[in-house]
Amino acid sequence: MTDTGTPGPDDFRAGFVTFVGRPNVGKSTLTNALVGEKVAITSPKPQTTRQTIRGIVHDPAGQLILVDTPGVHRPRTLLGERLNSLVQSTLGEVDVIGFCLPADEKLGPGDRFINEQLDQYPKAKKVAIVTKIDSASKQQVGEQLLAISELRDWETVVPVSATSRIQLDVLTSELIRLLPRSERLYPDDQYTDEGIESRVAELIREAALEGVRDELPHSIAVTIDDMRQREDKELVEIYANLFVERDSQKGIIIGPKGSRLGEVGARARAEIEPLLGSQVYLNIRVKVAKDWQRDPKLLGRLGF
Ligand SMILES: Nc1nc2c(ncn2[C@@H]2O[C@H](COP(=O)(O)OP(=O)(O)OP(=O)(O)O)[C@@H](O)[C@H]2O)c(=O)[nH]1
Repeated sequence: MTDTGTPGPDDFRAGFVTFVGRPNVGKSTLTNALVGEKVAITSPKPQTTRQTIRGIVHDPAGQLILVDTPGVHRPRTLLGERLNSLVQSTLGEVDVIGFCLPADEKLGPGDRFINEQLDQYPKAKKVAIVTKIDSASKQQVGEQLLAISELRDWETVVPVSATSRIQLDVLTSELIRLLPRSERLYPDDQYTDEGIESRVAELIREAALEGVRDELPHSIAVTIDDMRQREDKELVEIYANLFVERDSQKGIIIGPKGSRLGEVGARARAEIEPLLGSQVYLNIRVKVAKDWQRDPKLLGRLGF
């Protein structure tokens, strides 16, 4: 069978892209929309470093590896410093930086600050992505495009909506066009590179933060003690630790008579079961590790 529609090996492109932008501009939603629902983990492997690959987009023209850049935090704690240096090293290595700016908010000082930071990464090609165009008028989008084009000389500016799936294919092909010629960097059936345990830990952490994000932004961490397949039935048993910094935070997580922790477990299970393709028994133990963010040894154990 000859397949003429697919580019030959010489045309194929592959590389790393990261999305930056203020909190809440839609980076995560865009990542998920581009990668699709198929977060299939095909080859669980032990995690040695903190993985930052969020997803892989497979296209006949190339392979787009989306790398996560954790939010830029004021480095008041050791964790903050490490996250910041992670941001620096991620941005220094990617092929393309996609700067996300929402269509429904005017450019602000936060956007200008991030834009100036991008000068430090001359190697990366810079693309502006106008997000959430479904929630702005045509005129607003037009004005935003104009304001953004004055920030710098972008490789391209692409308006999208992740939730209404507008222009996602255009964004994918524009990003691939800017990647270096390369062979596939990952097998076609792989959509994420995170170790399965770290992915599960992250889902538990997200479930625990839901609704209380403002009260406990970076004060919680999750580790997996054990994860095993029961031999007598289709069930994976997961034993997790959830670390908080103070007793008061423990109370928030657990809730009256354990009610909130029960909800956290149920929410996390609903995400983990499709990921593992199996029913899950989830045991979460909430522990107080005072000032874990400042303790280098503990940070290491928690995987930072
Ligand atoms: N209308 C609309 N809302 C969107 C779109 N993309 C994201 N949102 C919403 O914007 C909010 C923030 O989206 P996230 O994807 O969490 O934003 P983020 O930039 O990853 O945020 P941080 O993790 O805080 O950096 C959520 O409530 C999303 O549902 C979009 O295309 N259209």
